[in-house]
Amino acid sequence: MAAAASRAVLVSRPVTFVTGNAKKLEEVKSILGQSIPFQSLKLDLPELQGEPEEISKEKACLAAVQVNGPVLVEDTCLCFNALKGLPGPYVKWFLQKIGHEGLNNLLMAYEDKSAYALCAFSFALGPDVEPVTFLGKTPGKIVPARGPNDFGWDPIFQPDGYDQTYAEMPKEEKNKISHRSRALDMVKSHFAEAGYNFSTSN
Ligand SMILES: O=c1[nH]c(=O)c2ncn([C@@H]3O[C@H](COP(=O)(O)OP(=O)(O)OP(=O)(O)O)[C@@H](O)[C@H]3O)c2[nH]1
Ligand SMILES: [Mg+2]
Repeated sequence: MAAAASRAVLVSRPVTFVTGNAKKLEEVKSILGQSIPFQSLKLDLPELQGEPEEISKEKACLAAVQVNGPVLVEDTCLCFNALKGLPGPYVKWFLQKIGHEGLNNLLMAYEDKSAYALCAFSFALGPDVEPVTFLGKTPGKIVPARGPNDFGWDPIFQPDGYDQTYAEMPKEEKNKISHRSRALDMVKSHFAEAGYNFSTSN
């Protein structure tokens, strides 16, 4: 405690979590609780093509310019092992165009239905500061849709070791093992190690 306090880094602005996705925000709020105070900003940032880490970093740079202060962003991927990681960061567009059934059909020709959910959080202290990225991964498999259809591809992703899809699981259960909570665990550790002390008002 004393060690962390002695190297506290005072930051005069609050952290802003920037996302256009209300469901992500709901989960981030519930996972972080009071551990990292943050405010949110609904912005649909343009996204580069490329590797998840790079997409996430670039989102953080764009967000930091918009906010002109410390920002947290994330990019989420759903990666099929038989397709060498695709659709990956492009799952949003696949989901919009071909839906849960189409995503299942992509794997029709393959016996391997294994997949992983990947979350890449990036944090930047401000514009012109290189973002740091934290990856959280949950392995599982792609199944025909089961459960409520209120968040993305949750109904077709069944995490390893569970009989339920993400959508069928109680929210608290998903939040214990999800790609998002694993990445946020690393964000929390990073904040604790850096000793950040963010102002909670502008
Ligand atoms: O079933 C799900 N369980 C999840 O835990 C989850 N997290 C994200 N998603 C969906 O996967 C795509 C990621 O794209 P994405 O990271 O670019 O997000 P986004 O564009 O919606 O928001 P943002 O980029 O403004 O933050 C979008 O279709 C999201 O709805 C999820 N679906
Ligand atoms: Mg997006």
